[in-house]
Amino acid sequence: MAEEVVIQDKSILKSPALVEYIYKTYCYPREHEQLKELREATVKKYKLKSVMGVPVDEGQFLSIFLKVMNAKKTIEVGVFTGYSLLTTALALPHDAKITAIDPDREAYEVGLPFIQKAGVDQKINFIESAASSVLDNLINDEKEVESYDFAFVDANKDGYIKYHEQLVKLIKIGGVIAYDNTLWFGCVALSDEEEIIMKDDFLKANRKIIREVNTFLAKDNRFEISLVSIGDGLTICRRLY
Ligand SMILES: C[S@@+](CC[C@H](N)C(=O)[O-])C[C@H]1O[C@@H](n2cnc3c(N)ncnc32)[C@H](O)[C@@H]1O
Repeated sequence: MAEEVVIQDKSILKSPALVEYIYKTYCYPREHEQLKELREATVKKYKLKSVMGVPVDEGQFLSIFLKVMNAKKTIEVGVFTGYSLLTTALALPHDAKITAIDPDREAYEVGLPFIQKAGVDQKINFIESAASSVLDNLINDEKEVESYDFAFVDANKDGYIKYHEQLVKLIKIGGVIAYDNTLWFGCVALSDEEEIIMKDDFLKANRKIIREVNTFLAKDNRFEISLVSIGDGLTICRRLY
């Protein structure tokens, strides 16, 4: 019998010492004070579930990326307590607009005081809802179509393919849709035998879904694509036409 597969850490860097080295050398010393406070409040309230927030190295990557592309109008699908949302709000100019969608207002309100303290809450329009209907409403509003520079998708994995087809209509040509967790704790590369003995049903179910998402995205010629091996895997799709 094969050994049991235990997956504990979201980071695809398989040495915890390496992760710690990166965080301690580059990330924590440069983390914005309110991001640090938001991260700590999230761990305090959500314990293990706090792993849902994007890690600090990925946040810093997103921040540079948004600045380099001069993003001004963005969508965030899946907010939780707002680590990636605050990262985005800090990176964008003062007149930027972020539409942030999540059915869980309670989690958003855990992070909101830190967003307010950072002075960037005026950039955010939080919509308490599942994403699909909100995206449909935006698509039906002529001035929203093809008007967004960037979308960050970090929500229910079984919605990614649908969100992709909706977001294609909202993102400008040259704009970017980024999908989080596309390496799914490294599970995407497990053998079938290893998959059979995985204990965690959630990991197992989403492994299959994320593999389908990756196959789907990889074939989409409307986009130039790069899967960045940071955090739990970030697939960046730049719209070509
Ligand atoms: C991984 S967390 C997002 C983490 C966030 N990006 C951060 O950095 O803290 C996933 C979020 O997706 C939200 N979610 C689940 N189903 C959703 C849906 N149908 N539409 C939008 N958000 C959804 C959950 O409520 C949860 O807050």
